[in-house]
Amino acid sequence: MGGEGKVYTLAEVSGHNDRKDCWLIIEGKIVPVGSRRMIAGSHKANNGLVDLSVSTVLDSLICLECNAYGNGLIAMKKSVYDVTKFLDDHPGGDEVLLSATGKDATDDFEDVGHSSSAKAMMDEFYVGDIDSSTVPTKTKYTPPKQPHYNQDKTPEFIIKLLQFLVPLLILGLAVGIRFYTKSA
Ligand code: HEM
Repeated sequence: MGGEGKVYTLAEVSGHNDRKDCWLIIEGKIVPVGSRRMIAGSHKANNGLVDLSVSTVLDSLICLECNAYGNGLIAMKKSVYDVTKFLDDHPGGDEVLLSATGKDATDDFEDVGHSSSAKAMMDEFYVGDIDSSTVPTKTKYTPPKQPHYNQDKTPEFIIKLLQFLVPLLILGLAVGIRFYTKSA
């Protein structure tokens, strides 16, 4: 645990996406990231491999007392796992693993609620780390802004108004003519 491997880009990992060669990107490897003072000064540590968000820092601080690295802080990093040999033995099946290639599979992995023994197995398949800057960050969907228009001024509204007014005008005209011709 905590060992450093080669750093891959997303494109490099994405090439390993079939039954004969299947790599996954999952966040979960616990790494020592230095001292409390180091984290306070900069939220980036471990050669930029770990982008420590504030919550990770807090988690790390909470874990400080119980971590295996003495006085150091720990954090999670996204790593690359070669699960080719595990495809046939994976209790969740090979299809799920194959469909989780070429992207950050952390959510897929976490959603299943893998046991701690499953997490412990991961070290066996560890081949390196991912250059986080090559992995797109999750973006929140914001619906496109609807143009705010005044309904009264749209052409549809004017047409509807005319459709209502024109028959009225004709009727008024007819009644007028009738009235005029009668009295004449
Ligand atoms: C190195 C990566 C992985 C390892 C070592 C691993 C290991 C395991 C193990 C040991 C189990 C048995 C249940 C448990 O102990 O939690 C399991 C179940 C399962 N895994 Fe994985 N897994 C990995 C990645 C993934 C990924 C990326 C997905 C989803 C895309 C996934 C989906 C599942 C599913 C659906 C089950 C079945 C859960 C059930 O039926 O209760 N696994 N995995």
